[in-house]
Amino acid sequence: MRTRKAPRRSPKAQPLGPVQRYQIDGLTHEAKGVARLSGKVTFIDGALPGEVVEAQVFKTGRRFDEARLIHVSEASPHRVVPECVHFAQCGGCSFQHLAAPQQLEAKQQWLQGQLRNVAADLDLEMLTDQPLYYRRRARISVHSQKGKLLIGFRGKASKDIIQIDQCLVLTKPLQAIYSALSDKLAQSSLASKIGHLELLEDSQGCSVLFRLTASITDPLRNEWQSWANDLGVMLYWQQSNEAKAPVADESLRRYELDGLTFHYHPQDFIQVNEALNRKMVSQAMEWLAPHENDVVLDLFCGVGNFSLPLAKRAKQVLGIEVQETMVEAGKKNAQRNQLDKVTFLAADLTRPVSTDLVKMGVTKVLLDPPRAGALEFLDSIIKIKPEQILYVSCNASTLARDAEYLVAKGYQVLRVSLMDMFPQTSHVETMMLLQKRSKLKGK
Ligand SMILES: C[S@@+](CC[C@H](N)C(=O)[O-])C[C@H]1O[C@@H](n2cnc3c(N)ncnc32)[C@H](O)[C@@H]1O
Ligand code: SF4
Repeated sequence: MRTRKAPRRSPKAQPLGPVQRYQIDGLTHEAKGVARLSGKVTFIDGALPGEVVEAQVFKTGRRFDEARLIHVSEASPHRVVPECVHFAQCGGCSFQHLAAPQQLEAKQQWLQGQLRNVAADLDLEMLTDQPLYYRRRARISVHSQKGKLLIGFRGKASKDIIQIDQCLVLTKPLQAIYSALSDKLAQSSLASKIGHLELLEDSQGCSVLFRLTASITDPLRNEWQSWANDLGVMLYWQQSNEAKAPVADESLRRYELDGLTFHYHPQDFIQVNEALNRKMVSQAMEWLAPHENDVVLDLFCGVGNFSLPLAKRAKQVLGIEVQETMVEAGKKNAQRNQLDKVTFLAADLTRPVSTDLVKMGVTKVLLDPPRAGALEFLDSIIKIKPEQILYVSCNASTLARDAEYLVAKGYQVLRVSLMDMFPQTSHVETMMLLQKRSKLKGK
């Protein structure tokens, strides 16, 4: 029996050969330069197309090698100095060494490649906003050992925590909180009692959620509460045995969109880029164009980010989401916004749902699944024969797979948009509009 060696993952892996010269002729979607030496592909993190670099192989495999960049001998005209001083070590961003237009071009080419079987003839539309200061939510790792505190993000291709002093993709208010928080934690025994913390900014201002790994005394909690009061920050505490921090209704978070207010628990999913989310929801309403005769399904609906705007326009909307607490939040959000045409259902969309969706007379479906996509639910969608499907995706590979399935079952891709929800990173968000083919032919 043939056995496969486990890949060597450590970034600190020893070099496996001499420093060599490479001509870079491609770029992966994870921002690795692609070179070919004696016919074998080598990936070099940090190298850009058109460059000549010196690099040293640290991982070798049957199909490709990976090399560490040592020196850029001939730089690309699109190479820029990264704005963030932590870029070389931090795993949060991959593209800060490439000028913004070329970052977008690289993402565009990659997305086009992924969607070549379903949308080869279509021009990609683009939805963009500012390249920095966009993250309204972040999880920060904290590690304290023998009096030494590390606070920051995981490293590039490693699980090590990299000490971060300032993160430029966070919104400016969150950067200020992060800085004050780092100073305070460095002086506090709380650091040894938390595994991580979460920063959040929305219409209510900034908040910090501490995920405790041990119990803390009342005086320590009070000390942090007064720190938070001074800064106008809301604090949440999650014990290690709690799935979610207990939060009273009046302490729920809120964000505004399309003239609506969305309440949510600080650990519920929300889109991290507020400006892009506004543009994305607005584009979804424009593309799907729900009107007074439409019955719309919003699958993987969260707390109603799309369901509520849909309910302002359509005859009826049903939002489906696996997390019951978010379904409850969706229902309350509908009431608070006086929207009576929307209902919510808790269901796992990896299986058919118990409600008879065919009987509802659904005309349009919006779906926004997690990275795994929605393959298991596609037959249920096809059965209800919606005229249009609007697919919002955070993973172009599963989107391509699912779109190919829908196309084989009688849908045609009409429009695709790359939404740059996470500038500087390798992540790509996509919106795709599909139309039932018989409708296109006017049958
Ligand atoms: C990418 S988020 C989108 C949420 C929402 N559309 C929004 O814009 O805020 C995906 C959502 O799918 C939900 N989800 C994950 N797996 C699911 C499943 N198997 N069935 C139903 N919902 C699921 C998650 O809880 C999450 O709220
Ligand atoms: S995630 Fe923040 S700290 Fe890390 S490289 Fe990006 S901007 Fe810098």
